[in-house]
Amino acid sequence: MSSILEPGITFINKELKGKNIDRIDRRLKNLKDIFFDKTALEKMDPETVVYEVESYFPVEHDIEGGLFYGITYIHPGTVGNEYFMTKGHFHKIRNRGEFYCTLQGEGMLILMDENRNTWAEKMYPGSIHYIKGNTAHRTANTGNTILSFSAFWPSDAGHDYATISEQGFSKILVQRQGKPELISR
Ligand SMILES: O=P(O)(O)OC[C@H]1O[C@](O)(CO)[C@@H](O)[C@@H]1O
Ligand SMILES: [Fe+2]
Repeated sequence: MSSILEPGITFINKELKGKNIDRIDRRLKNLKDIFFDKTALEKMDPETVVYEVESYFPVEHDIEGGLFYGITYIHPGTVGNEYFMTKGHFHKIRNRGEFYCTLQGEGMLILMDENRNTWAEKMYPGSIHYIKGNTAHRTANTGNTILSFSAFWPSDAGHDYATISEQGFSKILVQRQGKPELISR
């Protein structure tokens, strides 16, 4: 499977040189918990790449005071009528916030507070999203091209994936008559 994360870096400053730059992809086989329509999922190739992330970790994980940076590329596609999307997470240190800035494509940022109230914000090139602490976040590609966005988050934030993989978000984003719609599960 070819990756869009071919070395694309044009410049990094000395603070990043020799530091950890990580590239991962997440495929359907890694995302079994998150999609609603399991019958549709079973009919698809488990090796299908849903999204890729390039992350820059200039300091150790869980160290207070640093910042991490990443670019996420979500491929276009659906599982049943649910858009390709990220796993989604709360931060392990719940009150840590994050910025997302959309670079290309169309999408929705799905947000859920700790009382399970879920809402969504439209993502388009140039849109800036401040995700406040205590808020789970997931992004979905609602267009026909790659959705890419940059993210900036505190180095001690960590990821709590378990809460979302066990309980999900209270709403899912589906395609209805060609348009995204956030509906209760
Ligand atoms: O971590 P997930 O839920 O797979 O989503 C990927 C995105 O979220 C981050 O983990 C940051 O919160 C980034 O690495 C990336 O932008
Ligand atoms: Fe995050």
